[in-house]
Amino acid sequence: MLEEIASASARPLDPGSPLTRDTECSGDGPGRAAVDFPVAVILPAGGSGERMGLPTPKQFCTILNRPLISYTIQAFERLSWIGTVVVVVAKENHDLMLNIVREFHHTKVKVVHGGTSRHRSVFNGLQAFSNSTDDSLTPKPKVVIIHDAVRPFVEEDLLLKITLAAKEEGASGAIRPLVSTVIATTLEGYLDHSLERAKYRASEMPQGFLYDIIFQAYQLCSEYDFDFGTECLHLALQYCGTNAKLIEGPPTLWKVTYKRDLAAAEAIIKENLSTSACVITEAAAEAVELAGTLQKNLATQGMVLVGVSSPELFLRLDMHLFESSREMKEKVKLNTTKRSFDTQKTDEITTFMRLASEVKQANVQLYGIQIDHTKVSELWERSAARLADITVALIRDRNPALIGQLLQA
Ligand SMILES: Nc1ccn([C@@H]2O[C@H](COP(=O)(O)OP(=O)(O)OP(=O)(O)O)[C@@H](O)[C@H]2O)c(=O)n1
Ligand SMILES: O=C(CO)[C@H](O)[C@H](O)COP(=O)(O)O
Repeated sequence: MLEEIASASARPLDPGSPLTRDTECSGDGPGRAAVDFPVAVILPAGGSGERMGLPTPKQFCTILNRPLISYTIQAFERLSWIGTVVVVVAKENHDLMLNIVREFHHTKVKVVHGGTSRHRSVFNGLQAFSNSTDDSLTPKPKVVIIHDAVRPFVEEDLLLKITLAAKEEGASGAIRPLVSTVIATTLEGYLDHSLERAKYRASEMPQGFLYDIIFQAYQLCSEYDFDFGTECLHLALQYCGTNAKLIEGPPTLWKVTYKRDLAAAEAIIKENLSTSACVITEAAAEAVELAGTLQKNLATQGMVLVGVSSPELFLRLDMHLFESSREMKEKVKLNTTKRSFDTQKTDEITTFMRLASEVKQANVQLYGIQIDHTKVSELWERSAARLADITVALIRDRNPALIGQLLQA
């Protein structure tokens, strides 16, 4: 008997943090209890990405059909203890940003215009908050987190540490060990001196501040600071005497700066989005058994099956499925069904391809995998293992060229 499996995976419309494997923090996770004061975020996104060398500023470059900045916003927005997310963009990108907010259903974002330097953009972001009770303005938070829009990989545990340290100490920032030694050069291009690498750290983002401290620091700082400064923590120290608490963060905090960083970001997003799947199968015994075997096989490859449901859902691969995939947050879905397609009948294949192309509009990627049903357990297990391999590859690679194709396990 020939049975066919169709699988569908939704693109990351609601990826949560593209890094996290723990979706629990997206609701009332540990942060809700620990943070009982208002926290807001400023994402400076007003740069032009000169070092990236692309016509589109890097924060708007798309990875798996979603702009980089949307991943970063989502990493904050999903946390219930985070309030407003102020996104600072160049004036000419205002409408583009509003479209992104609409398309990706961001709910906490307020868009403001940037300045000619990062510091000026951050200051504009700070001014989006107000002491006044005027409803049209966003009330100032107790703590404000500043985070580059081009650092999409930030996890709740680090954000919590940064936020709580900022509340206690006035300022806090993420650091990483230096990769290369920092040296000073002479005007003639010779070595002047080198710094002892072990004593220094790279300053990364996120950084957190008591709002009043960082706002005051920006009000007091010089034009030189505004134009050439690169360190918010320095402003808090120099103008408010606040020594930031430094917290070591993970290597994934790095800032997307060069073209190669986009490829690296895509690889991380794919890998971390593709850790779970949902099987949709008929109630028939073989189909349920197949789902069970697939579940075990995927588990050995680090993937989790999060549900088995009825083929009706598969047969209604429409906005309903699209919506249910959103509910599942960053879970990538694999839908399998025992619904038969006779490969000899081209009309069925054509129907399948047409369905795949229709649901693609709803951001569901539908692939078909055929598996020979046999009672010889050794053969069946081998096919099931191949099915798992193909499934994992389809979900991880999200290769649009394979959409609507029938593969053989
Ligand atoms: N006038 C500016 C300059 C930078 N940024 C933002 O600050 C963050 C970190 O800056 P960087 O990585 O240097 O971005 P760009 O300035 O765009 O890059 P480049 O230096 O290569 O031009 C980015 O999210 C960038 O959009 C900003 O809001 N306003
Ligand atoms: O790393 C940082 C903090 O220390 C910031 O990301 C940095 O200030 C951005 O600066 P630049 O725009 O010059 O890359």
